[in-house]
This record gives sequence, structure tokens and C-alpha cells, in this order.
Amino acid sequence: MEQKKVLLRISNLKQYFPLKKTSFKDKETLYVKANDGISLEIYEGETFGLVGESGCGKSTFGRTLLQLYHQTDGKTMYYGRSLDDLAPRYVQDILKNLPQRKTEMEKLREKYAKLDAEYQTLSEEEKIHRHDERELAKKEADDAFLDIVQLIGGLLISDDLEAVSALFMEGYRIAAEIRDKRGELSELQLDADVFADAVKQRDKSGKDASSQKRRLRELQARMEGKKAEIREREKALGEKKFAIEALREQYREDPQYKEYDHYRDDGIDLAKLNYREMRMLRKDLQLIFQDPYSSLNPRMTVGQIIGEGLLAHRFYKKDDDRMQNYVMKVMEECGLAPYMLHRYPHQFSGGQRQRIGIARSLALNPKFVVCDEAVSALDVSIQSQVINLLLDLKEKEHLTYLFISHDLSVVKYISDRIGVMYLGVIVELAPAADIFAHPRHPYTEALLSAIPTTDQGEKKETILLTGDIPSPVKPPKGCKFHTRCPYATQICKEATPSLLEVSPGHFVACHHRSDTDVLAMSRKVSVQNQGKSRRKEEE
Ligand SMILES: Nc1ncnc2c1ncn2[C@@H]1O[C@H](COP(=O)(O)OP(=O)(O)OP(=O)(O)O)[C@@H](O)[C@H]1O
Repeated sequence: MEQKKVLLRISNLKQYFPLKKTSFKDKETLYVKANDGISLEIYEGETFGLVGESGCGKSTFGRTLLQLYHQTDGKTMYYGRSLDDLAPRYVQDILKNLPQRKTEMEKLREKYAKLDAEYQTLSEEEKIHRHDERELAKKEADDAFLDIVQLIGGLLISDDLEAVSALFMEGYRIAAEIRDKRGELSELQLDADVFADAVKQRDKSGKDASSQKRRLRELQARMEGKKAEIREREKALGEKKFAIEALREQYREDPQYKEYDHYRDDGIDLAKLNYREMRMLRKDLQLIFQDPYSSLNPRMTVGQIIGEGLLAHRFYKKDDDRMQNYVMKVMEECGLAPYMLHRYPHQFSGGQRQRIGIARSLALNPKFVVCDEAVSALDVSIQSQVINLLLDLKEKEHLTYLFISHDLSVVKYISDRIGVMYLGVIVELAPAADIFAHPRHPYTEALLSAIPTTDQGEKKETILLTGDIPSPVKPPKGCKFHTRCPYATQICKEATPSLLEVSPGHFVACHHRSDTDVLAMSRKVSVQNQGKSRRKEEE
């Protein structure tokens, strides 16, 4: 996995939904903490399975990644395109205020250093109480630092940040021009395609095509002009990059420069994009819905449903005949016969409707697809057909999936890696085989033990979790699972465990994760001593 390219890097993602105040006496706004600090990476070409009980925040996570919700906090870095490609506005805002940003960052760092110094003098018990406060201050300081160094790297140590700012801003302006001109070029290309097609049709039927040919020539000439402008801007951008590299050269040997430069990052922070910028990326990032019945507009034909996105994202113009051929090709790839083009959703079975949903998403050539319970509403036999279709398409189109499901056997079959979610946080993350063979978190153990088996020889205990899943409005302090965990100790009630790597690629967020003997011991004690047994032999 280390060799793989990261497509999405999510750090401390939070998605809080505000609750309506029920009375004017309510002073503070309460929030449903659907995602409460999720950090993980999704690699290009993998299927990342996400499992957890209903209501733990899986769908919210998938939708927040796609920015269908405006995320409350955290970074969602996307590496499918470069910053120069998109030239987003937030980059400009940081680059033009570098000196002020640096001052703010230093203040936050000082605040954290003060808190940390105080923290080190505390007793172990007091440390548990102040742990989260210290973590928050660290996060704020780190975020402010990362915002800058991800863009300018080691140049943060420069004495003349105004000059650095000016140089980067010139580069940014040229990148934004190139982006706009590329947009204009693809619009011209769309028009030219329509006229080229009209010329072909007219020539074929022996009609006069001279006016179409003239229009086509005009468009081609404008396109050549546009391409020349883009080439010229690209050259200018190259020169600016060269000037930036020359500036870097001065500091190359400085140890602090090297340390900071390590953080340079060409990813796009999705959470900071505005509506227009996100729309430009929307075709890269697609969603396949759970419910094939309600996710399709009953008043549109399959052709219109699949074509809608193609028109919105300017793949084709409305009157371009080639769109119909493309839609039929995509339908065929998704196992739908081309003659179904003019049918309405109610004329299809559940499995076929899900195929329409898949075709609608994949027609846009996405890079990343969130499959939210994509097969849960289907019969088992149809489920396997749709899963196989998704796997085939993934290979063919080099897709990356986030596969959300409550069905562990489906996730096991389709996923390369699996993340286990509990009450808005990831409690365990590992390669699929590893998580099934060696679950480390008590919650994962319980989930896996609940999978029904037909193997007569396998003696399996079902771990029954007592109590309900706590409210995401007031989640328990410390480890969120401690209220249902048979192994919980005092530290679990106070301090939030970090997601740590316990073996290569296997991460777990549990204070007792590494000491399996202690876990085994406490399990025995809890079974023997507690009046009601938490485990039950499967009949
Ligand atoms: N738009 C919203 N506004 C307010 N609360 C929401 C919203 N969407 C989800 N929630 C709440 O966030 C929590 C997580 O919901 P989510 O749908 O993400 O869970 P899930 O794990 O996908 O569940 P399921 O498997 O049942 O779909 C729930 O408590 C839910 O009520």
C-alpha cells in the first residue's frame, strides 16, 4: 500500500448538524455530531469499505467527502487534479496575506506551547482532564501552520514574505488565466464538434454544407488562437515556477527550510472550495445512491437521466447527436440494453434501476465514487451481479470506491481496506483480510462475531453489546465506545484514544489495543464476575 498514490487525505473531518432550539430558554445550540474527527487516506484504485451500526455516520461521511454537506471542520485533500488546474480562490486568499497569516500562526503556536508546558507539570490524573483542551490548541496551531506550508513549504522562513507572496500571486494569476482559457477552448470544441457532425451528415445526404463548413473553419481558427494563448501563458507560468525554484535554492541547506518543505502539498482542499470550483470537480467525485427507487426522476427517460449530467458538465451540447450514442455505450457497459433508452424508471426492476444509477454516475468519467449502501436494497442474487459490475467497471475505468455498507460479508468481498466506524469516529482501519482475521478493537470484535455463519465446524461466540448506541448529540467523553465496552477503564472515560498503527497498515483507536493479554484477562473477568453475561454461545 505504501507505493500507492493517495487520492484523498482526510484529516480531522467533522460534520455537525445543528438542532433546532425547542424553546426560547435554550441558550446553546445543540449539534448532532455525525462525524467527529475522522482522519484517513484513500488510495487511488482501491475500494475502501466503511462499516458500522446504523446511524454511526457512514452516509454523512461519504456525502461530506463529496462536499454535499459543507464540512464543519477538518481538511479533505483531493489529489485527482493539481492546484494549478483549478487555481481555487482560497489559495489566493492565503498567498496574498502571507505575513499576516504567519503572525496569526505564531500566536496560536505560542498559546499551545504555554498550555503544553503547563500540561507537563500536571499529575497523571489532571493530565487526563486537560488532554482534550491541549489537543484542540495543538490542532488550531497545526492547521494555521499547514495552511501556509502546504502552499509555500520551506519559504515560510524567508525574511521577506511580502516578496514571496508577490511571486506566488503572479504564478497564481497566470494559472487562473490558463484555467479560464481551457474552459473557453472546450466550449469552442463543443461547437466545432456539432458543426463537424452537421457537415458530415449533409455531405452524406448530398446537401449543401458550405455554410456549416465556413462556421467550422471559423471555430477552428478561434481554437488555434486560444491554444496559442494557452501555450504562451503556460510558458509564463513555467518562468514563474523557475523563479520560485531559484528563490528556494537560497535556503535549500537550511534545516528548518527542509523540515517545513516536507509539508508542501499540491492537493486541493475540497472544504475550502466555493460553489463554482466544487462544480468543476463534481464530475470527478460521484455518488451512487442506496435507493434505486427514489433516486431516479420518474418523469425522465433513462436517456435523459444519464444525459442530464453530461449536459450540465458540458460533455455535449443539447443538440449534439453524439450524446445519444455515448449514453447507449455507457448503458451497455452497465448491462442495460440500448433499446431501453426511452423507457421510464418504473419500467425497470430494482437491479436494473441500480444499473441506471451506476450508469448515470459513471458516464461522467469520475475518479472517485461513493457507493452508499449501493446494493442493500437488492435481492442477494442481484446484489452479486451489481457488485461484479462495480468491480468490472472499477478495473476498466480505474476508479476508486468508498463502499459504505452495514453488510460485513459484502464489504469483505469487495474491499481492499476497511474502516470501522462508531458514533462518528473511525475506531479501526486495516486491510480487509487483516480486520477479519485479527480484529483489535472490541467494537470490531463484536461486529464480526455477529456475522451469521453456515460453517457447522466453526465454534463461534456472539459478543452481545449491552446498551444502546449513545446519542450523537451528547456523545460520551473520552473513548466513545466506553459505555458499551466490557474492557473500559478510567482512562477510557476521560481521554479520547488516537488512531494508532499497531501493525503495518493496521490502525486502532483503543487505549488497551496493544496489550492483548490484558484484554483477554479483562474479558474473562467481565464474563465471570458480572451478573449478566455479555456473551452468548451461538446455538
Ligand atoms: N441532514 C441531517 N440533519 C441532521 N441530522 C442528520 C442529517 N443527516 C444525518 N443526520 C444524523 O447524523 C447521524 C448519522 O447519520 P448517517 O445517515 O450518516 O448514519 P449511517 O451510519 O449512514 O446510518 P444508516 O446506515 O442507517 O444509513 C444520525 O444521528 C442522523 O440522525
